[in-house]
Amino acid sequence: MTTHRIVVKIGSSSLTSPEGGLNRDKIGYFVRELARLKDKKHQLLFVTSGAVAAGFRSIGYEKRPKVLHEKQASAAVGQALLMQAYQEVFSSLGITTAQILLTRSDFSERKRIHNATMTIEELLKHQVVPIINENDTVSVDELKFGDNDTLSALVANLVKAEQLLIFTDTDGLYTADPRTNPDAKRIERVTEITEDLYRIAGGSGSSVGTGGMRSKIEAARIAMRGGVKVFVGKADQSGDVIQAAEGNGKGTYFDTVLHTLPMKKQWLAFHSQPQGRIIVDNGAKAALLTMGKSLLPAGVVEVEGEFHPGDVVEVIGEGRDIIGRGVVNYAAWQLKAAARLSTMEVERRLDVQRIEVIHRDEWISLA
Ligand SMILES: Nc1ncnc2c1ncn2[C@@H]1O[C@H](COP(=O)(O)OP(=O)(O)O)[C@@H](O)[C@H]1O
Ligand SMILES: N[C@@H](CCC(=O)OP(=O)(O)O)C(=O)O
Repeated sequence: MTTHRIVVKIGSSSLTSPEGGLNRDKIGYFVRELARLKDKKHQLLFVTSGAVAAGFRSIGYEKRPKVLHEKQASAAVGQALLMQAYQEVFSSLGITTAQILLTRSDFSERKRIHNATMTIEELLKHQVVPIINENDTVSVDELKFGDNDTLSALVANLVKAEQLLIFTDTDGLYTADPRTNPDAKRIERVTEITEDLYRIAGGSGSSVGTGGMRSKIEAARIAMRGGVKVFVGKADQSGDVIQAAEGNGKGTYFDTVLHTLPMKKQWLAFHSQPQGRIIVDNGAKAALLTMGKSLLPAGVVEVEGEFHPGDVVEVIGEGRDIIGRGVVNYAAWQLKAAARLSTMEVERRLDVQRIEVIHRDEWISLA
């Protein structure tokens, strides 16, 4: 077996008790499983939830709090407990661990995320297992990952992992929430994330988890776009984690034929804030999606929002379907005047720096 870089994410529901507090047996089980994965010479990054669930009882809350500062206080207590528990078991197996806490805004700042990446690379070089969680204390409500599924997908893209394994309390994605629909059937393999998948995936079924299957589908979408294969499922028997990495896990596999994305394109796809929308015709859509071409004014049908050259805009089809994002070379008012015009006409009538509305190098397909 060749060496792979693998990101493993474990949810609160798999690590803690429903009434709060860490479940030491489960922690011990997962750490031993991860150590076996590492024994196979895989490079391992571990994204763990469970800080809030681990800490809330110690503070005196009876159930998992809902108010932000109560959750943050619980996480501050629980994160230390979580690390202590992991370190105890990992070090008994001769493995050194490191704590990395990230927020969503870290990903959108080039320098910060570069530093985080360099740190992670250095740790991996020294066989240290990075244990990653959201930095709950400083996360602002509207910017929070909330669940760690999205965080794990962004980390997988960042380190250009081969696989992302998301372990939860259910053995995969079902046609409906299996907790409430006993007839639901497991979906074994997914090759495309569709609206239908989001529809069948419900919220969290446990008292400690937050994202449910919906956030795992979203994580799969992000990871797949970055060329990372995903597994979502369960591990509770010896060898289950290796089985999952080798394609025989108890869960759902999400395949992708796409390639890893350079950091600039990751930023465009997942962290940029579009300032407007450009609606394009079918010819332009095909040029962008299948021919790898730049967007020219002739294919622009409509322009929405106020944007300036250098801003990021979303490009959508005439059926309002999202096609992708890119850095625009026109101001909104210029593009309104240039829409549907031939390149020659635009050059004659308008004073634009570059003829391409969006250059192919500044573009990411998201269809
Ligand atoms: N279609 C579905 N298939 C499988 N599980 C689903 C589905 N819809 C909702 N769920 C729920 O998602 C839960 C797992 O998510 P969550 O509680 O957030 O776990 P974690 O803490 O591991 O992230 C399951 O317990 C299940 O009840
Ligand atoms: N950062 C938070 C994650 C919250 C959470 O519940 O996430 P998850 O179990 O992945 O749905 C924590 O450690 O408690």
